[in-house]
Amino acid sequence: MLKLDFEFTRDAFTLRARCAITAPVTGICGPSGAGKSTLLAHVAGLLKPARGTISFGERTLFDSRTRVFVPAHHRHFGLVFQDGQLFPHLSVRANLVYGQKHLAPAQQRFDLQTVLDLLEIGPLLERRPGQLSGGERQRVALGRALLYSPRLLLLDEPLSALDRRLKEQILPFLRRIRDETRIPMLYVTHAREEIVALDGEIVEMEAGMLPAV
Ligand SMILES: Nc1ncnc2c1ncn2[C@@H]1O[C@H](COP(=O)(O)OP(=O)(O)OP(=O)(O)O)[C@@H](O)[C@H]1O
Repeated sequence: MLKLDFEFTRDAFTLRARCAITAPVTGICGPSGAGKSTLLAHVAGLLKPARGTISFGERTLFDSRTRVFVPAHHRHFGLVFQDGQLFPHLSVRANLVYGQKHLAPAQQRFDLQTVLDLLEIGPLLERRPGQLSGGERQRVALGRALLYSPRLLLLDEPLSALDRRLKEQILPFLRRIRDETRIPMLYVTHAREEIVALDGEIVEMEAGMLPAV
C-alpha cells in the first residue's frame, strides 16, 4: 500500500495529497495542470514535500518530522515517461540492462529473456532508439523499468505520444505486466479508457488536490 499525506508548494501551485493507494493499477486522472506529474515525482523521490509523510508498504520514504527522505535511487520504483527517455547512443540491449547493472543478483526478479518474451522485443536488441517506432520505444522503456525489478511502476502518460493503433497494441502488454509480474502500477493519464482497459481504479485529481474535494 502506498500512503500519501503531504503538502508541497511551488510558486503559486500547492499540492495536497491525502490518500491510501491499494489497487493493482491506480490511474491518476484530472485536467492539465492539476498536479499529476508533480505527484508522481514525489512518489518517485524526484521532489521533496514541504511537510508530511509518504510510505510504501512498511517502509517510510519521507517523513518531515523525523527527517527521513529516501532518495529516488533507493526506492526501487520503475519510471516510464511519455517519450520513453531511452539513451539514444546505446543499443536497445544496453538500454534494457542499464538499471539492472546496479542490482545485486539476489535483487534481480527477471532475466533479460523473460522481459524480451513478455514484451516481444527480442528482434530489436541490436538497434538504437532512433531506429525504433514509437510503440517499440515504449515497450523497450517498459522493459528497462521491469529489469530494474521495481516494487512499483510509475507511468506518466506512457501512451500519450502514440496513435490509437499503437495504444491498442501496447495495452495488452501492460495487461501482461499486470498479470504476470504483479507489480503495482501508478498510472498518470488524461485517457481514462487506458485505466478502464487495465481494470484499474481511478483517482481524480483537481487543482493540486488528491483526492479532489
Ligand atoms: N518545473 C516546473 N517549475 C515550475 N512550475 C511547474 C513546473 N512543472 C509544472 N509546474 C506547474 O505545476 C503545476 C502542476 O503541474 P503538473 O505538470 O504536475 O500537472 P499535470 O496535471 O501533470 O499536467 P499535464 O496533464 O498537463 O501534464 C502547474 O501549475 C504547472 O504549471
